[in-house]
Amino acid sequence: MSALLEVSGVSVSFDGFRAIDNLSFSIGPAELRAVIGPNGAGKTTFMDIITGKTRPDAGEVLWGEYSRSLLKMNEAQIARAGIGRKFQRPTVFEDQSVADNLTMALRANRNPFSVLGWRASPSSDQRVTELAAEVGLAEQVNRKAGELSHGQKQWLEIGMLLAQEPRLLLVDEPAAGMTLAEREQTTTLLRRLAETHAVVVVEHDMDFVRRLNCKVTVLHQGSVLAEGSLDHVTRNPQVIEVYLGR
Ligand SMILES: Nc1ncnc2c1ncn2[C@@H]1O[C@H](COP(=O)(O)OP(=O)(O)OP(=O)(O)O)[C@@H](O)[C@H]1O
Repeated sequence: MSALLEVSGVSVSFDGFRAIDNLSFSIGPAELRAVIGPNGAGKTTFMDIITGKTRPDAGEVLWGEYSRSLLKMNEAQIARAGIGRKFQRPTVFEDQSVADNLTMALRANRNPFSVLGWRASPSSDQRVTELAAEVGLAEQVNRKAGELSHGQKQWLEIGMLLAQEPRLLLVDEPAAGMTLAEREQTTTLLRRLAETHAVVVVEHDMDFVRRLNCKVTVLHQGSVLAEGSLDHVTRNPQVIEVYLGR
């Protein structure tokens, strides 16, 4: 299967410091990938490059069947092309219901010129119900987001991301602050999403990564240090030295 996202030989320096160093990475259209690595390895900068927040000094980032260069697009164009990012801290509207949060996310997905005249329609209500069910919040649709548990807020935010119909989801440390039960449900959710989306999960929690049961990319000093199954990368002496043996 050909790649959905192909990053080749990308480098970026900040004031002479190479945060990303000749990094190559690719992911298929229905694939789950964990990205791990020590603090400062370049994980956030890597995602910033994909989403257009940071411009690399060298390399190429190609997207989709027609291998369009993401480097020629701005952040909004990249988001519209189908790349969604979820940051670690949930940013849901606490005073609004789950349904209202999802409705707002659907609305944000519309053509900016149609937003002003936008009204919730039966089809958008239907989509809100589907999205809530998809992220395990069917029973919570009428509750205020502020009343949800931390894990439920994270799922709501994933639902809001899905409202934008992304093909690639970048998810930053989803397990942080979650209970064990929430982590298990999050694993199930991410694995299910990866049946129809590309999903990149940046995560420090190795138990969580093990549960994801997917290919793992280890970053170190802005490059790929190792790639493969978790068992494969955790046996790598360099990975043990720079990351696991800390
Ligand atoms: N805008 C910037 N200006 C200068 N240096 C930066 C900038 N952004 C990142 N860096 C540096 O680049 C390196 C990679 O940072 P990055 O945040 O991508 O790592 P990370 O793997 O996400 O780390 P963590 O796990 O701690 O979040 C770090 O040394 C960081 O200090």
